[in-house]
Amino acid sequence: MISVEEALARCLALVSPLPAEEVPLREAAGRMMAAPALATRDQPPFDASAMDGYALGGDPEPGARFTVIAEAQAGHAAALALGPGEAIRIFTGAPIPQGATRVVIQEDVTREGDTITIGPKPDAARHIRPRGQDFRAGDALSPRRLSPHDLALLAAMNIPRVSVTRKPSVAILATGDELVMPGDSPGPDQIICSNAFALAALAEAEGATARILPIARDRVEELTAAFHLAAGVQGEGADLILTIGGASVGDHDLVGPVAQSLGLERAFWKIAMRPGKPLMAGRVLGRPMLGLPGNPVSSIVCAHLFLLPMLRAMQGRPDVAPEAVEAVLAEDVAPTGPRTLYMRARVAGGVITPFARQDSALIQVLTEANALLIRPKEDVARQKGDRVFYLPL
Ligand SMILES: Nc1nc2c(c(=O)[nH]1)N[C@H]1C(S)=C(S)[C@@H](COP(=O)(O)OP(=O)(O)OC[C@H]3O[C@@H](n4cnc5c(N)ncnc54)[C@H](O)[C@@H]3O)O[C@H]1N2
Ligand code: MOO
Repeated sequence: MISVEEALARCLALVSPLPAEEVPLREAAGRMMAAPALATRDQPPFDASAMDGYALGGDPEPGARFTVIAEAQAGHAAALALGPGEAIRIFTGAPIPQGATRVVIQEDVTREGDTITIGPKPDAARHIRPRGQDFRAGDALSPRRLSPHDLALLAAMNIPRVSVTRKPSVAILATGDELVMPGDSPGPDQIICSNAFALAALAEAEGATARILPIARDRVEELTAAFHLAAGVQGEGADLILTIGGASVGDHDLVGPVAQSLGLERAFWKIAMRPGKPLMAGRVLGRPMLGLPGNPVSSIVCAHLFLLPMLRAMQGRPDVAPEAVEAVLAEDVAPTGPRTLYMRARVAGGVITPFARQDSALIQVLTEANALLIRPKEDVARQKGDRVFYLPL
């Protein structure tokens, strides 16, 4: 069995960044930029007032008087330039008039008719935002996964469309005679397909689109047809095929054999981790494939460790591997065996507590977890207070 690190490297070797496409800003949130974006203008495009008040020249003494000759408001510059002894009424965001060197806020003056008098203790600040203080024309926003804040910057740069990598599409194929969809009537020997919903949501939160295919029964013909449906005809298929279940060694675990019959180039099968041992990966029907184990927690933990990094890599994102964080153990833990353990746990204030029940079928425990405590393979027992690593969920 290969290590988690080796498996991740082989998963990543199966994928490459997808081509770029242009999208309007409203569709760009969460997308990975394919190229730098260059500002088309300075921001602000002129020296601008930061306050409501009066624009004037020099550093007026308390009691100095000025004649108000014009008004400047955001969107409307003053028509006149300032002369000595003159002021221009100005509002936040308005262009600073020619000849003005500062804005005195209106709280610091008294006004009578067209005359203002500077108060006893005027604010020393100039209240001018110089042209280009935020960015200059030609300044670049380097490629990144676009946050809401990035979108504000692109908009201010007057970039209405942005080049991003295409969203990876994932076909999710749950397999097994025991499964029915939520809302259907399960027979007495059946359970509800749950994993597919978590996997679709995880993929979409990572910037992919996900399609849940009809459940495939444990029959060669049905699984074969499902693989063809996932791969699509004439390039319309998914960028990645994700199967759930049927990955282990039972007589009805047909995902491997069927993929093999369709020409699977297998990257690996079985890894030294718990949960998730029967994970498989490879290329089938011209597409990367990840074959997740059926147990709900196994499939979801494998998605965090392998699916999400693959989706990030397909979007051209630079940091694809999940990042481990350090914490302190809240209680003693036993030695481990030949597989790396990913224990469902709760972390709070830098202290991590693994749950007592670690069966990979327990979805309720998973919903209470906010971390996977990483226990390296062949590790000794660890005590309360020891430093350990975890993956945030
Ligand atoms: N003799 C051995 N038996 C098993 C081994 C082994 O090494 N030797 N490995 C075990 C481990 S570890 C895991 S994990 C499971 C995974 O097996 P499969 O990938 O073949 O999964 P299934 O047998 O199809 O299902 C396992 C379990 O999960 C339920 N399931 C499946 N799909 C879904 C779904 N979409 N939603 C909810 N639950 C699902 C299924 O009903 C089973 O209960 O194999 C062990 N066996
Ligand atoms: O490897 Mo299995 O995923 O422990 O339940």
